[in-house]
Amino acid sequence: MNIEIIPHTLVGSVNAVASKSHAHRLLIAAALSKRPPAISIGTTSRDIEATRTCLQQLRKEIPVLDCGESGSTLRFLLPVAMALKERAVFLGSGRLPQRPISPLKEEMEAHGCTFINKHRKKGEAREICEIRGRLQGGIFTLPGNISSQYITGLLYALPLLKENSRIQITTPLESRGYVDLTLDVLKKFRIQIYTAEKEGCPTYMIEGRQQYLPPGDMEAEGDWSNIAFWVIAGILSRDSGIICNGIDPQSIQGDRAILNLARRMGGKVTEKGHSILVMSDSLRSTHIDASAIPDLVPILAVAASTAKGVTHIHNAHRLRIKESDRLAAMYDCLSRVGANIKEEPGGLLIEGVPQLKGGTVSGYNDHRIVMAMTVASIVSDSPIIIEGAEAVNKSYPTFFEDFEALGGEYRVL
Ligand SMILES: O=C(O)C1=C[C@@H](OP(=O)(O)O)[C@@H](O)[C@H](O)C1
Ligand SMILES: C=C(OP(=O)(O)O)C(=O)O
Repeated sequence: MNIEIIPHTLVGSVNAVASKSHAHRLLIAAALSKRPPAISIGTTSRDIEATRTCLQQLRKEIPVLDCGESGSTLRFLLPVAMALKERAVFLGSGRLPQRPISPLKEEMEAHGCTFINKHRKKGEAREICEIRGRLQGGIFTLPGNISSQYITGLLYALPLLKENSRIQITTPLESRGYVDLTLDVLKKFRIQIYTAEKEGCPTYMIEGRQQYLPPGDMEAEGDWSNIAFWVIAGILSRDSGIICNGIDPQSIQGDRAILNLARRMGGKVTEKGHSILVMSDSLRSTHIDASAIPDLVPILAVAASTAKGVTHIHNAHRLRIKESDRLAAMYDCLSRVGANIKEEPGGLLIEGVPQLKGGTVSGYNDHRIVMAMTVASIVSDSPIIIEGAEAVNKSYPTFFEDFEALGGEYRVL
């Protein structure tokens, strides 16, 4: 679906959708419980549904887990499936079969699993791997600078094994907020993990033979990663203001960092309970270390494109291994609509211009690129055409409904 976004400032209020990171974690923990609690997820998305369907497959003798385009589903369930089964097949589509799993694969191979890569096409999906052999506990070593999702997967799987285990992170841990979210959910399900830390590299100690014991029925939190698009829409809309409801300022989600970043860029942010009001007079540049907040980079790059001064986004190498190469994608999209942007190996350098010019961009089959470029229309003097806007379904199928409710205007071409 190609769409034309007609420039408008936005105003009004919007409710946060369910956090897919939290939803994945609750669904997996519930499925591993003897008496699974009910998990309520206000609004779902393609990735959340991928996890749900894969968990149903885990009831079969040889499960076939179609992870769709969800990196989290794949990397979380690889070790979980092999803690429970002798054999499993993993499928994926879009860019997922190319996204890295080798550090996790090598550790699983060292602990009883054999990977067979056939790369066969299965309808729309492609086989990523077939795995044979039960996962065994022991010492796992992983780098901290590729994906935290490997660690989350092991933290879920290892308590189920007979043996005790340890996960040693060999380089400073990036995306740490996501591991903290995992530990928080596991604690609520009474799984005990002990953490020690040296120079930014944690070690997790995990006893085997643990049981997932749910605290009762649970609800997925509002999503800070996706509300971030409306926070920046609010600051780009200047004094109109957007109210974002249903997000917890005390949440463990690392992307709640968007509020302080918005403030640093000149945003006026008022918090009241689980609501925030966002507006601004004028925007200024800032320096952004993206190592803990990779998913915020596309929308922060949009904010920077009309902020006074030069914004440097650094420590963002891992953006190249997401649903798209997000550094190349944001460089391409923002330069096409008139931003002054340079791409670096691990970051972006953006000098604010007074206004963007509009133009046609690819959505790179990446939800966060489509949503970021939609918000960029607020500061554009001509329409922005986005190709492949349906990519929003990955995490936020109602994104364009909310955009319209805030006064946004678009036309399907
Ligand atoms: O654990 C999670 O829920 C996620 C972890 C992050 O990935 P990395 O750990 O690969 O950075 C993030 O980008 C992704 O959207 C969700
Ligand atoms: C990178 C993302 O998700 P995943 O890794 O789960 O595909 C994302 O939602 O931006």
